[in-house]
Amino acid sequence: MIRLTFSGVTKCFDGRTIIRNFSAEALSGQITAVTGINGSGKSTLLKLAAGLLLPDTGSVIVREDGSVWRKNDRCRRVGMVAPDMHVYSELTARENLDFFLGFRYNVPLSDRQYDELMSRVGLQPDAILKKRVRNFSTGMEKRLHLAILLASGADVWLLDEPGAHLDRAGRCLVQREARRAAEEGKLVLWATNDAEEEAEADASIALSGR
Ligand SMILES: Nc1ncnc2c1ncn2[C@@H]1O[C@H](COP(=O)(O)OP(=O)(O)OP(=O)(O)O)[C@@H](O)[C@H]1O
Repeated sequence: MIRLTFSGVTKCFDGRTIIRNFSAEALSGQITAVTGINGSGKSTLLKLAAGLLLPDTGSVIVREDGSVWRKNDRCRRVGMVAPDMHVYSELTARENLDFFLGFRYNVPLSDRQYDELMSRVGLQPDAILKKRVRNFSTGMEKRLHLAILLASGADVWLLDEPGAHLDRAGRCLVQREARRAAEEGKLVLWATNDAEEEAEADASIALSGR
């Protein structure tokens, strides 16, 4: 069991308090929605969970069967899809995958793994083989972000509005993959403003936005 715990977390930017004395928990095997109005700090909370931001006070801790994850566990085992995630536009999808996954595994995907992965996220492997990402639509790029997360094998998924810019089929795909990840025992934290996505979650964390 993986348990992500925010205890008394406060986060300020430029003297402005975005998150104040906030405590909450998310568990593996579940999709936990992070909700709140625009600017309430949903993306900030996910970055705190990833260790990309540090709280000003309080703590953000991941425990697995009682043991606390160290920094390198967080780097290795946390994956994120976020609007400010960038892939390299001069590279193809496969070159991006090899680049990002190289940090984790140092082994490129086989042709079969690549084809399966692209099909799984709804990208035609042959059609995009030589295409640089700068020629992808925004939705195609979002699907590539999801592919990188899937291939990373991360045990904690931080999804920051992953359905944005995706068509209906794409949003269903994200929901399906998030559910599958939760069923496989991963911890899924999902920031959303969408009522349908919220309803798909097993639990929710609400930010008050002050
Ligand atoms: N690195 C930063 N430096 C300064 N201010 C920041 C930074 N990151 C976030 N903020 C501010 O913190 C507040 C919360 O932003 P955040 O993106 O976490 O909210 P959100 O709930 O995800 O918003 P939305 O629903 O619009 O995506 C905003 O006012 C934003 O401008």
